[in-house]
Amino acid sequence: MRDEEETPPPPLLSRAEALALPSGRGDRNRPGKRSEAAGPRWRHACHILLYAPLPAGGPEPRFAILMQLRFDGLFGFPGGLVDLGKESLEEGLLRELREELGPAAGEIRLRPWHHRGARAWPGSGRRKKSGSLEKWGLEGGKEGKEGGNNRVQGLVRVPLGGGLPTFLQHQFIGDARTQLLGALPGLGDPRDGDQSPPGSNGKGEET
Ligand SMILES: O=c1[nH]cnc2c1ncn2[C@@H]1O[C@H](COP(=O)(O)OP(=O)(O)O)[C@@H](O)[C@H]1O
Repeated sequence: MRDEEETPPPPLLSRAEALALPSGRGDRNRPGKRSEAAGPRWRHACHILLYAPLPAGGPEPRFAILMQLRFDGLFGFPGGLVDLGKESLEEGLLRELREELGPAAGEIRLRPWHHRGARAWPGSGRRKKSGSLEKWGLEGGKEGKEGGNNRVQGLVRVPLGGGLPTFLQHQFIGDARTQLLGALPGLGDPRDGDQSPPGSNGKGEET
């Protein structure tokens, strides 16, 4: 059984609630002081769910979500750690996306209201497990020195039709599997012109 099924995930936090968590190298109000009384210090990691229509004629639903095979063999969404001392959540996520997706990231217009929720995971860290990719094609994989990101082994279009159950048997970083499943029910057709994220009402509120 997977970790996220054994332990219920912490509740979803809004962007404001996540930003109110003490972060960085000390309590925000006492810079530099590693006070136990200040409680845990949180680092923010931002990841994005990007989805697009697939060519006509495939199984329903005709969309694919972009995920990546990570250096540790787990699947996750594009993104990474954000340094709130230097950048906003959105700036940090865009920086990570430029590293991981290359020039395509320049087309992404990220706004605070795209935020879908945050979870505070105590003591979460990298887990080293292996996954397999035999049934899935990679595209746009970036290797090391060509300006790419050697932490990302390859970008993967996850078809949401018949192949999804197979894909879900792979191993996922953090709560990426839960995030993927949670997004599916609200997945709309991007060609409808609705630019708000799946399942939101466009105002940054959960629906
Ligand atoms: O797709 C995801 N969904 C949820 N959490 C994730 C996902 N990918 C990574 N994480 C978590 O975010 C944290 C930082 O992610 P990552 O290792 O990708 O950052 P980095 O690219 O800046 O090194 C890790 O603790 C990891 O568990």
